[in-house]
Amino acid sequence: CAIRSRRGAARRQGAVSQSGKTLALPPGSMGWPYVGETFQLYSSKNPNVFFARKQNRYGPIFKTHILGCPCVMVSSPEAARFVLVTQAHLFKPTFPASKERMLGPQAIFFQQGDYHAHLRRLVSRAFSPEAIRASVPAIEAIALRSLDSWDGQLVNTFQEMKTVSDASDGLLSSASSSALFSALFQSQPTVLIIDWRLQYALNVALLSIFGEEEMQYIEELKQCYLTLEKGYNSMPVNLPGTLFHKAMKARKRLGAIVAHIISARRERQRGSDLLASFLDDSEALTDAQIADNVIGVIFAARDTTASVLTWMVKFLGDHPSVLKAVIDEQQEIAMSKGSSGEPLTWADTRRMRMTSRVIQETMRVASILSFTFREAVEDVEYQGYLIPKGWKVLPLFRNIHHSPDHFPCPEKFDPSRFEVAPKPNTFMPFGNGTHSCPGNELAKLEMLVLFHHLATKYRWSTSKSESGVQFGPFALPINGLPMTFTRKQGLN
Ligand code: HEM
Repeated sequence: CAIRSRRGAARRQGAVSQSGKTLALPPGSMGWPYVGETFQLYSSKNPNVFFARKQNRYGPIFKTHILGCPCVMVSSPEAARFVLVTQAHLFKPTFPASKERMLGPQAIFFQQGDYHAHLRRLVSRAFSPEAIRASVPAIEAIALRSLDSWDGQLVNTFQEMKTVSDASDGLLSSASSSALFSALFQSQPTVLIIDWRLQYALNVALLSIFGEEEMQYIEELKQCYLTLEKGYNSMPVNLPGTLFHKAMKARKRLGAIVAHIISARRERQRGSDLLASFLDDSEALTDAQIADNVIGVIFAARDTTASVLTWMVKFLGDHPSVLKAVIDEQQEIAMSKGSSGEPLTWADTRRMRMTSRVIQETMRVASILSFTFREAVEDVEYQGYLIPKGWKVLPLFRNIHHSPDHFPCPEKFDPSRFEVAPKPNTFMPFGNGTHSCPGNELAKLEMLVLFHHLATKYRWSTSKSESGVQFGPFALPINGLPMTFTRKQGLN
């Protein structure tokens, strides 16, 4: 017992690993007892400012302590690869329990090992280029319908919801990863966005999950999903009247709708969408596992794609010469289709090289997911440092994307830098390794299809917005980007 307590004391100073080896903790400061460096994080308003300051002071691996969670943050491509790829088994995904309950505890994000590998195979095959290439016409139809409905209107409504959980709530709550999550994602007012990008991204996600035939349930499904989302960032208090309670009710109803769709689908021929992949007899997933993963994929697909679309519109508006190059590229493709306006094909989207580079550069500069979370499942040694078991580990994607060592003049928006492939592990907008994004090809495809029609048929103007970034939880231009689309004259 005495040995254990001596070892415990030494471990708190960061000197001895569980195996008894003497190792130092990474450099950095742990701040005040319990509150750690939470106030420094909050006073910087934008977590990226805090991360950059720390990196400048301590280098690419440093320790800190936020809301009861000791953390190691890493900002070099090598360290991110170590955590996410080569030693991924030593770092498990970590989410607050309330978020797991809301999305569904059997969803892919929260898993490791065999069950994760199984789900991943099913999701990846439904979103592989071979599987999604046939959906170009259906995605195009969604894009055209959306653009038609936005014509001439101010189509963006960012509604600010009350910040239900703020810094002090977090501080007073438990010393848990839930508090850490809140601190990093909820420090700004939570933003509920009901706008064109979200509608488009949601409709494409539903198409890729259910195909084109389940439309009779889709409206109710969307409503329940929106209620779920409103409660996602709320305080996890399950009492009647709270957002959390409403969200949990909506989650239950969503499960029932998905169960209904599953039983109808089991009766008849299956398609090539995600649901078909999950329902494959040989895969033996339960209805509850399928429902958790369907809801999880909607969650993963919607706000991410919508945020990137928002930044793309902003950066193109700010860089007229890049916008012109995109319009020229898309017009050339439109002209090659002849006057009959044949539908777009997968091959057309492969010719959109300039637009693809704009997407890449948008994802680099905006880095809408600035970091991800893991937790060390045992003591880990990295470059002579100890990462103790139970500590949170945050690979900082944005710091890597904004390093002048990998991207000269990193703050400059310059799509031409992607004419040459980036150095390995320096560009990770879709993550890296075991949990990297299986929807990345679909996300890029839907952005290309939308921009084809936007660039060739529409003009858009954005009303003045302040410069700056807000997190809700993904990085967005502050106050949103209210826009008006107008069809170019002479086009029908
Ligand atoms: C531009 C849009 C998108 C971005 C930037 C993005 C980014 C990411 C990132 C960074 C991760 C890894 C998170 C981590 O390692 O902790 C991830 C995971 C995931 N993404 Fe995406 N994503 C996008 C769109 C989509 C779409 C359209 C889908 C599905 C249709 C999707 C489905 C998923 C799923 C299921 C995971 C979890 C994978 C796992 O845990 O194994 N994402 N995404």
